[in-house]
Amino acid sequence: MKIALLGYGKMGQIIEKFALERGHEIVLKITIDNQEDLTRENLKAADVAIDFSTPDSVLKNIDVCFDANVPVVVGTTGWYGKLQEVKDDCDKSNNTLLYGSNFSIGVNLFFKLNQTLAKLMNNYPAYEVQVEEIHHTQKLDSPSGTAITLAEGIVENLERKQEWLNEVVGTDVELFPKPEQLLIESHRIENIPGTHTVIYSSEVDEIEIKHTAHNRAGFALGAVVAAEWVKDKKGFFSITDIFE
Ligand SMILES: NC(=O)C1=CN([C@@H]2O[C@H](COP(=O)(O)OP(=O)(O)OC[C@H]3O[C@@H](n4cnc5c(N)ncnc54)[C@H](OP(=O)(O)O)[C@@H]3O)[C@@H](O)[C@H]2O)C=CC1
Ligand SMILES: O=C(O)C1=N[C@H](C(=O)O)C[C@H](O)C1
Repeated sequence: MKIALLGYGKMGQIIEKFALERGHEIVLKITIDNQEDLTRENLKAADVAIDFSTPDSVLKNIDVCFDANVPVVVGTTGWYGKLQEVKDDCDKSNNTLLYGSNFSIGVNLFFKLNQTLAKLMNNYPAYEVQVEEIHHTQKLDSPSGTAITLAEGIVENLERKQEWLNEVVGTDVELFPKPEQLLIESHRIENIPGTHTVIYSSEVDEIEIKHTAHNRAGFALGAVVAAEWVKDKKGFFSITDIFE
């Protein structure tokens, strides 16, 4: 498979390593310095594009992929508010996009566990729920895409929560969520690849489910497997479609 890497930072470089190990070829690498090379013509050399770039560049990158009719796997986070618009564009233009807020197997199991636990908790109103995420200090977006997926999983399954809101710990803004609002707390600490915790707390006890990434390998391998899976398909997909 011929792959275009849109974004060649911490993730792009590990994705390259896994892609080469699995017998694929990298035909294009785009960073901030050569972004003008991301053209419809250059993309045509690729069977699939994998975007791990930035919240500011991802939408433009997706547009060029759609223009070239090249399937694109998107791991970049920080553009959640535009997801529905992009899905509509993808369907209208008969293109292919697979989005995952997190490509690791462990987190995708964790997503399922989170939904099941949220459903169970409908019978136990004494428990208040909160999501916490910890990431390295270079991370550009808050809350993390994974934390948003967890929060959406709770809002969809736990009747007493209607929406989520985000507090970045260490800034001056302190939030006081209403009972129907789910708090996502974001922490930024040097060198943390990604830790997510869902906490149910009552006056008498606490239940925590937690996923800790030890490194970025799980995300990167998952992205390559997703590219292999989606390459010959049409439409808008999510990482959960692969696990189902
Ligand atoms: N879904 C998942 O499983 C995971 C998602 N992520 C997400 O992936 C994204 C990238 O993460 P990470 O690799 O750690 O970030 P990095 O900052 O290490 O890398 C970002 C890359 O994007 C490049 N870039 C900047 N502007 C553009 C542009 N206009 N076009 C193309 N590339 C551009 C940067 O170029 P330059 O090097 O020149 O600055 C850099 O190579 C983030 O949104 C992060 O949240 C991360 C891990 C897992
Ligand atoms: O920026 C990161 O590093 C990560 N981003 C993703 C997210 O926003 O959830 C996935 C992972 O947690 C690492």
